[in-house]
Amino acid sequence: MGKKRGGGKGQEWKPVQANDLFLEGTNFDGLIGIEELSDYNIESFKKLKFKKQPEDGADRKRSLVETSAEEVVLPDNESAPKKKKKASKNQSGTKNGWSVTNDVDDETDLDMSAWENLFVPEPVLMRLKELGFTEPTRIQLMTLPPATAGRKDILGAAETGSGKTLAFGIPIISRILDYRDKVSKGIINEDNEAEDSVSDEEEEVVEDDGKIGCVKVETTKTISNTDRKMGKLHALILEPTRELAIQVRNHLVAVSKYCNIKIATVVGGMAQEKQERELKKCPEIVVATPGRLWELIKEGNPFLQQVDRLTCLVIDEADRMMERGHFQELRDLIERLELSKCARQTLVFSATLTLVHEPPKRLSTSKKKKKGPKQPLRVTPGQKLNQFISMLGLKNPKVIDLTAKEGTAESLTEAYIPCRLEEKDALLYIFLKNHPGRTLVFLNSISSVRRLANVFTLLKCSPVALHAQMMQKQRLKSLEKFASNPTGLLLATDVAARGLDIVGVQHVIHYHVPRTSENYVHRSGRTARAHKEGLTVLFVEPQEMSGFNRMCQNLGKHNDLPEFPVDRNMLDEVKKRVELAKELEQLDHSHRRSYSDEGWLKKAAKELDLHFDEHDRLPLRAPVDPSAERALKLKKKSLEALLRAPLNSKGFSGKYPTSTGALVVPFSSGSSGEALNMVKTKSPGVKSLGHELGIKKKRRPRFNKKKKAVKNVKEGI
Ligand SMILES: Nc1ncnc2c1ncn2[C@@H]1O[C@H](COP(=O)(O)OP(=O)(O)OP(=O)(O)O)[C@@H](O)[C@H]1O
Repeated sequence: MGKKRGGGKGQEWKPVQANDLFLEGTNFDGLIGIEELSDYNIESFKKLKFKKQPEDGADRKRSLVETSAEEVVLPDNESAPKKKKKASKNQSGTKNGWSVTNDVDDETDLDMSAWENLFVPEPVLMRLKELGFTEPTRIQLMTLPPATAGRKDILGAAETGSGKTLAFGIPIISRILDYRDKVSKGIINEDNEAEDSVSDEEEEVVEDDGKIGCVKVETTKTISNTDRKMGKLHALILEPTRELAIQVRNHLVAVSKYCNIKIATVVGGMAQEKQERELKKCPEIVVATPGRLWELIKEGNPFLQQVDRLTCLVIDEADRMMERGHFQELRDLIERLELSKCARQTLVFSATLTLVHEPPKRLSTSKKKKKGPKQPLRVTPGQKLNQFISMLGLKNPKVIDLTAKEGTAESLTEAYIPCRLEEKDALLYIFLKNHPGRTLVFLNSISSVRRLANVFTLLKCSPVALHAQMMQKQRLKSLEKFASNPTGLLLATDVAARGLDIVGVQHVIHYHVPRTSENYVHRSGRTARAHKEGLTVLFVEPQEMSGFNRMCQNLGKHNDLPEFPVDRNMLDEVKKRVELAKELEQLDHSHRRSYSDEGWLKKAAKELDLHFDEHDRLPLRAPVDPSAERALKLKKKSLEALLRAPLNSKGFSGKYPTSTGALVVPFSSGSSGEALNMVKTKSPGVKSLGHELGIKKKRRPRFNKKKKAVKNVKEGI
């Protein structure tokens, strides 16, 4: 075991004595010694400087929960590194605005020193420079050293849009390049068929004692015949939705441009044969959703049989993925991955990994529950993390929790609109017209998305829809359409809530109060990404008030959430349009139903081997009533006339003060940042709409739950 390649500049590996405990439960066949990276100098990271955090409120929102002693403490009061030149263009986007990252115009002078000592491979660094990523985000800063040099298992939690994808992506790329380097130097022998076991000094399995950053274990490396013949599957990244898997793949492709790494996606809803062809090319990384992946593994796909010897597993959006009742395939897969557990590095990420809250009332009060064995109703963040540790067989993982109790991103502005159920459509219309900008509206059911998409199409707002019952191609088309239109409107279920990185989403509207606090955090996280500002607004009707209050309490937002100032003077005028559009939608809906009934009858007739004549259909549908047809046409015409007329606040034309005191420029002339500013600068004398409607938000005493959560994590692990 000689002096050797360091883990970084000027760093050296030194032999270390390991006690039995250290190796307990592990399986290091061929272990010949252990070395530690003696000057894995975390201090040097402290010298890195970061964007100045806002003085007020920022500290309150941040928590830093760690279990290991060597963690970086980030200085709040240091200013950003002086860049010779700033990135000159939006850092990410697509040709269509979604899921690919764009280059900056001129990166030659960019100062990339903030990435030093983070073990980022040179070709990746070159690429980061081209993309204008001049400094790591906090989660990247804290994850890269232990995950790359230390090869540690990581449990990482950081706010939405904070760059978690690269926090797990760069260590994977680094690992692959390292492997290739060893193969090329003959440290790992791929070609020699006769030589199955090769002595190796690979930093394959890494542990630490809680003080030193990283320890290298020397093993006897075995390369299987399969790895040699078909190329090695290094990493598997699991995502909860197809769109997210595609996006993560594109992100990694963009950042590994100079690394020549093959990355494939395996997701449902798209041609399996095509994916099998991709797998035949032996991608080093596979990004997958659990269902299709498990299907292919079960079918015996030869390349995927390597999952038993996987070197890196990533579970993104882990809290969703591991939720009870979801993704049975993932549980089956994890059982199957048991074999690779010891040698594998596992990286687990989510913005809500440590978010805990009271369970829904129905669970705590149900009779069934009381009779059954006593279960702890509320888990602590520590217990939650422990569940991941035991389910995934993590080895002394590093916990990096940068999330605030509030859960949401720091640059997010939040507000709510108390309203009557029947007003929601009109209020949404007013919002869209007064505040043009890319807007994502979340609803709790597919049928609501369909209905609202029809109504807002009739209102000429050109919405696109996204939900799980759409064809996959259509889903991707919707996303691209939305992302390419700066005033685009996307109506979606929670299938779009997690992970999607669509550039320039200015507003996230919760048409329905989300069912869980986690969903609120993730939905809202589609805006205010990568330190950009964004606005999220909840529409709350009386029936939803208790859910809303509970959510606010869970997220510690009770005293913070302001009411969004709405111009109710417009409401009467807008209601006329919206009601007409709703009527037309209803008529259209029943029309479509009669057609689908026919479809059903046709199918039933076919099954019974009955002849179904085209003429048979006619009596099934209500005979076309010419006067009804005329009425329908008339309604359409009057809606069109209404939509052509300018819509101003009652009694005002041009600029006018609203009931809230805010100055609103009616319809389409408002600037896109205006909605956000209206919340920020809301005058203290604003009359509460909730009060007007007899809706009152419950106010609860504030108490510092954040501290409690931190304590729980520390005790729980
Ligand atoms: N170091 C960096 N500098 C600038 N931008 C970055 C950096 N790292 C990532 N980004 C950009 O930040 C955006 C958000 O990153 P990413 O999608 O990884 O966030 P996330 O933390 O996974 O969010 P979510 O929790 O919503 O899934 C992306 O557009 C990405 O290109």
